[in-house]
Amino acid sequence: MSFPTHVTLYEVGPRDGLQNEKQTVPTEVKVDLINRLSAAGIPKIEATSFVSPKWVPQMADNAQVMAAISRKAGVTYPVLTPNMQGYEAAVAAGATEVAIFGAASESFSQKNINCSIAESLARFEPIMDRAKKDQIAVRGYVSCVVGCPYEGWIDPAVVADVAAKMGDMGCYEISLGDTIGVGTPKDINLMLDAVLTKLPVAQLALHCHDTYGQALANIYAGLGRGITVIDSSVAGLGGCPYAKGASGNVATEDVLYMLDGLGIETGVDLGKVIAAAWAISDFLRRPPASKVAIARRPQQQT
Ligand SMILES: CC(C)(COP(=O)([O-])OP(=O)([O-])OC[C@H]1O[C@@H](n2cnc3c(N)ncnc32)[C@H](O)[C@@H]1OP(=O)([O-])[O-])[C@@H](O)C(=O)NCCC(=O)NCCSC(=O)C[C@@](C)(O)CC(=O)[O-]
Repeated sequence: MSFPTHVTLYEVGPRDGLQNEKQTVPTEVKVDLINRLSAAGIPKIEATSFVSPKWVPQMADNAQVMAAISRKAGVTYPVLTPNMQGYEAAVAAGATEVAIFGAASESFSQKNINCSIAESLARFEPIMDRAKKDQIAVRGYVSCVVGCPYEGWIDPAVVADVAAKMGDMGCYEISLGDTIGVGTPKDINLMLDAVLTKLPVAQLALHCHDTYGQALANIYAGLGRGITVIDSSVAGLGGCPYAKGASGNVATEDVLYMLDGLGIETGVDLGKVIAAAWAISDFLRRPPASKVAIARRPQQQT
């Protein structure tokens, strides 16, 4: 199997990770986390989401987070935008990249964004038009690319269809989300077989939750198919509020350890990511959900 020489880590901890926390995480704690991650060399950090605060209260301080982060040159801070209202608020808050998020499952789409897959794609169209005029880059997420918490296994052909529609709309990248982490490398390969008939591998990212401990194996499979963008969450934070029982994304430090070991360059400092993982975990009063952070707890927090 041949692997890419460089991988871009797309950090989702401050958004995907923290959106599901029961306790309120103060804005300054989120900002400190984001600044630590940028200092570690992570080039893309999903900072927050501009969604309804009634649906996801933890992200209600989105504009304050965007205003307070220290923007590091070369780092992008994308945010989630489900509709025009979110898009306009995100751009007003200084976002230069946004992400629209759809699903390959009708039930998940309804639970997550209160509309069907077709309605969601129609809702994204005006965002794409405006973003083009504003020169704002748009990423697209497809959730439930292997399994759905409400519908079970998902047909790879449906995943490919939704991904292709988002690609045709103008999303520069499509992140394929195993939202509930049920996939094994075989499932990921079958799903990629379908998606790669419609989109080039350079336009794809993998977004693996680690509910069944399969995320690293799935990412390894994706790397073998030529995927060069991997989503991950520092300390393995998170879970989706509309996917009960789903655990966090694969931990950034676990992915990074594997990539370092494979000789794949990322430009990210593992020690600094581990320190960031412990800082947020200490705040949350629980250990990181990451093997690497546990194995390498720094002696002193910085
Ligand atoms: C999409 C909506 C808004 C539809 O929700 P809705 O209730 O159908 O929206 P609506 O247009 O009827 O508006 C209802 C109210 O919400 C407000 N509203 C409407 N839009 C916004 C906005 N953007 N920002 C702030 N407020 C908003 C709007 O102003 C109004 O306020 P009211 O008049 O009642 O006071 C809602 O369902 C929602 O916010 N959903 C977001 C759910 C979410 O964030 N889920 C987690 C992220 S997805 C994920 O984690 C998966 C991913 C991406 O990581 C990949 C993977 O793992 O699979």
